[in-house]
Amino acid sequence: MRLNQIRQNNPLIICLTNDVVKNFTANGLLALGASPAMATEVEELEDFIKHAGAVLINIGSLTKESMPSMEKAAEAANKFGVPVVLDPVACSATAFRKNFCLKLIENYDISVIRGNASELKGLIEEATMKGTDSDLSLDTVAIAQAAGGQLETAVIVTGAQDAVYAQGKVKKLSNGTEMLTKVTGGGCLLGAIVSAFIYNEVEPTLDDLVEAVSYYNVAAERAESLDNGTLPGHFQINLLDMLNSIDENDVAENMRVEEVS
Ligand SMILES: Nc1ncnc2c1ncn2[C@@H]1O[C@H](COP(=O)(O)OP(=O)(O)OP(=O)(O)O)[C@@H](O)[C@H]1O
Ligand SMILES: Cc1ncsc1CCO
Ligand SMILES: [Mg+2]
Repeated sequence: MRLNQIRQNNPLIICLTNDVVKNFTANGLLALGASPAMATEVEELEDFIKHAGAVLINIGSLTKESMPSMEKAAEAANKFGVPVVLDPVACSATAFRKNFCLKLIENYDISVIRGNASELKGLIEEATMKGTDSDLSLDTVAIAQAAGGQLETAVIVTGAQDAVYAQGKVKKLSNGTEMLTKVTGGGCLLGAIVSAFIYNEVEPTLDDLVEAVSYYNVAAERAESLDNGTLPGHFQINLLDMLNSIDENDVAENMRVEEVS
């Protein structure tokens, strides 16, 4: 499993992420045992990325000014053989976001796309979206299968049930809690955690991706069950504590995973 390896090796995760979740993301990665660095300056990205285990590109605060940094980060990661995780935040809400994501996917090697069901649907067909919120009636497994096949990359589609596509197979995961939607960045932090779990793996295995999502969702279940864990403020802090304290056995014993194809 990867959790102990991350804790032993403390991989550097370069995050180009949105203004809302930078602090929470950095603290979540530290709680896991990875080493976060938030960087955006085109001139320094190669220097950072050549020593990185993975790069996260999250378009939550996309602007014309931030696009060149994201493209440079993807280019540098490809040059140095560093995996890239893309979080296409709200890409089905605006053409501006969707076009940029499709350009990144076309021009660079992306190791994993992690988004909610409305986001992944929008990358392969017409879809609409209200802000960053997903349409909860969508079938995450069907979308993961279609998006993974069409975009030729590993895909994680989140919702009440999560679906992971890699190496031509899909698994359905049933851990987690609705509390993750009551704090901002519940999905954004997962994208960062996935980046850490695939450090140094440009072609991640299905098992490593399943472990990443299960680790995160089992930690969230524990966080909810702790003191005041059904209140968003306490839940957010409890989640950092549980990301720090659960181990590989906790994940293996509590993960609910089904192979669907
Ligand atoms: N109803 C639910 N029950 C259990 N877990 C959930 C539920 N909704 C979301 N989750 C979990 O929350 C995490 C984030 O998924 P979600 O689909 O909300 O991401 P997102 O929409 O990208 O979030 P954000 O954009 O706010 O960061 C995942 O780990 C997912 O399993
Ligand atoms: C609220 C919000 N707005 C842009 S990004 C973000 C974080 C959750 O996706
Ligand atoms: Mg999101």
